[in-house]
Amino acid sequence: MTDKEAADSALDRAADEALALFARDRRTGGHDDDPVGRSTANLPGGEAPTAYFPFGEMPVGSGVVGGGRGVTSTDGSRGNSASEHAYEFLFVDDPFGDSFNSFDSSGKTGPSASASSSPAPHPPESAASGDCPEPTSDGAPSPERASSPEQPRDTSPHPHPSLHSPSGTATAGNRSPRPAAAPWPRAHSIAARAGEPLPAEERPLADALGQVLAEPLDALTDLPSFDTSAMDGWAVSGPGPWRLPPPQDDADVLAGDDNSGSAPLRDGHAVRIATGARVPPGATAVLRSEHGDVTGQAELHATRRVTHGQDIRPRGQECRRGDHLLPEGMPVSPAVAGLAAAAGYDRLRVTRRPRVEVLVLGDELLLEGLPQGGRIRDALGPMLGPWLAALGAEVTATRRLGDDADVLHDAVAASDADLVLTTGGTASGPVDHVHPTLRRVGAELLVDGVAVRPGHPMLLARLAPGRHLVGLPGNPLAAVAGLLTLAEPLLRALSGRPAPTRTRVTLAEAAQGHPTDTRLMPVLRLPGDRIRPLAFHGPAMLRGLAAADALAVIPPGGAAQGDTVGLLGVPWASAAV
Ligand SMILES: Nc1nc2c(c(=O)[nH]1)N[C@H]1C(S)=C(S)[C@@H](COP(=O)(O)OP(=O)(O)OC[C@H]3O[C@@H](n4cnc5c(N)ncnc54)[C@H](O)[C@@H]3O)O[C@H]1N2
Ligand code: MOO
Repeated sequence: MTDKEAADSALDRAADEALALFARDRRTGGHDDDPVGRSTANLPGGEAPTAYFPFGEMPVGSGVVGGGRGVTSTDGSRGNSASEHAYEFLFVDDPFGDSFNSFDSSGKTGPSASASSSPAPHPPESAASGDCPEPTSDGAPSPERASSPEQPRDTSPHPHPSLHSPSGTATAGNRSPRPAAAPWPRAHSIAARAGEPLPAEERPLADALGQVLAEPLDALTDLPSFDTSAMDGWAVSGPGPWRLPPPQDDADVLAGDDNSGSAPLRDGHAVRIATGARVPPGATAVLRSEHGDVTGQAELHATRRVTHGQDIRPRGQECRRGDHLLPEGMPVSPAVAGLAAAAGYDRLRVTRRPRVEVLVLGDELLLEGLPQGGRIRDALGPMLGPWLAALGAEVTATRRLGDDADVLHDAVAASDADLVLTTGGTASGPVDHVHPTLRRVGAELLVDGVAVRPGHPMLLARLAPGRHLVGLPGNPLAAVAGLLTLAEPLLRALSGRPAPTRTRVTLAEAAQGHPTDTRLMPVLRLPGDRIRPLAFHGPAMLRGLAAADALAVIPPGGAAQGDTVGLLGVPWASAAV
């Protein structure tokens, strides 16, 4: 075997290993430390995950720089410097595991571990934020609660007693005892498993970005498709010196020239050639322009040794026609689109984007100007469309419906979206119409309330086979919590996107938790896989979120400085959205 063949074969092996790893991760859900066991133990029915893998969520450099943003952390200190923040990854989470709430860096499990190791100071803005009602009669976790975080009691003042069956799902018409709010990891997991990848479609290459390959990408051609000059210089034949054609022959070989039918370059002859040009038949090497001297007699002399095949990229070096380049399930990144184009594709077969219709509820909402007369600006309409698009959805409409039960019913009944997303109206106020509407349309509630702050009243319902509704609470940060808890994993499942790599980070300072519920808290990323909670994280606030580059999943009871917690990524931390 020649050196080149040995190198090629090593590359082939590396590629095969990468693809094998990819395939294995698809099978195991990417949890190579625990492929199916623990990660499925908390899932309904205990089914193994099938279509999730982490490859598409490799760390992504962040475009966000923390310095100079005027960010205040919960301890009142300013945001980290640009240099501290220079190297960042997209933080992602595990839609199947219960790991967010059950493990900390000390190896202890459950809220007792973090709560006992260091009481987290309560940030003043949280106390003053109008946070969701905390449990009153049993506000502090009981000893049993503290040691069994996976089965929290229902401490929620849940306003909709009628909708659940004991199994945790129900048709909206049932009248059964009040359901427990789902623990956050379970709600997240249910949403991740509620949908199947949508049917495949063919898309022009440029439109397929962000979608997922519905079939393997096989090379339609050899790459390169001809022996190619890797440098500007001369194509030479045999040992030098070489004779050059007279200038008037205009014999230069340029990229794009079709010289396949030209006479072979004879031994002892050379011709000028450009990078990317097809090497003429008979050429044995390319001599770089800086490594040759031309004498007055049109004779070319090499100034250093020329080896056979030098600076020629042989046909098929990267792949042969029919080679398996990428597996099904790979997200179409800009690099995938580039490879597909190089390999001859005009269109790609990808999983269809989920169609999402956003229904913004609330008579109090203004679309422009200053809040006035008891009315406020709609903060969710402008936020959700781009966020959903960044999650791979096609937002068909964002409609402002006010607070009218019939209008909402008609909109939900008429929608053909894969996912209807409502904002507001999930609680029990006089004009909160989401639950009654779900009853009217005969929806099946999969999640009705989640033990998470903010975002407690969020819900997930199946409207019809393959069609869902996610009800986001009206408080803006609560809506974001619902988006990340229920809509994001569902959209991921519908679009066939891989589950993100489980990532845990270390708290640079303590994070105040809820006694019994998970808390989602805007944070700043710091070097060394550390995070710092941000101030202004009350349910009605967006100030902390707007400065954040992830949300931390703080377990019930809070987390101490040095504890590890899970993170939920936000799209703007990894791309210019
Ligand atoms: N008696 C109870 N009251 C409330 C409970 C409860 O359990 N019992 N839960 C509270 C929690 S927690 C939340 S969160 C909210 C959820 O309320 P809804 O989903 O019904 O939302 P609304 O009442 O329509 O609005 C709540 C709040 O958010 C403002 N809002 C609504 N939409 C927008 C928007 N697009 N942009 C900006 N702000 C918006 C709205 O004006 C309200 O201030 O319920 C608690 N109540
Ligand atoms: O106010 Mo509530 O905490 O669910 O967002």
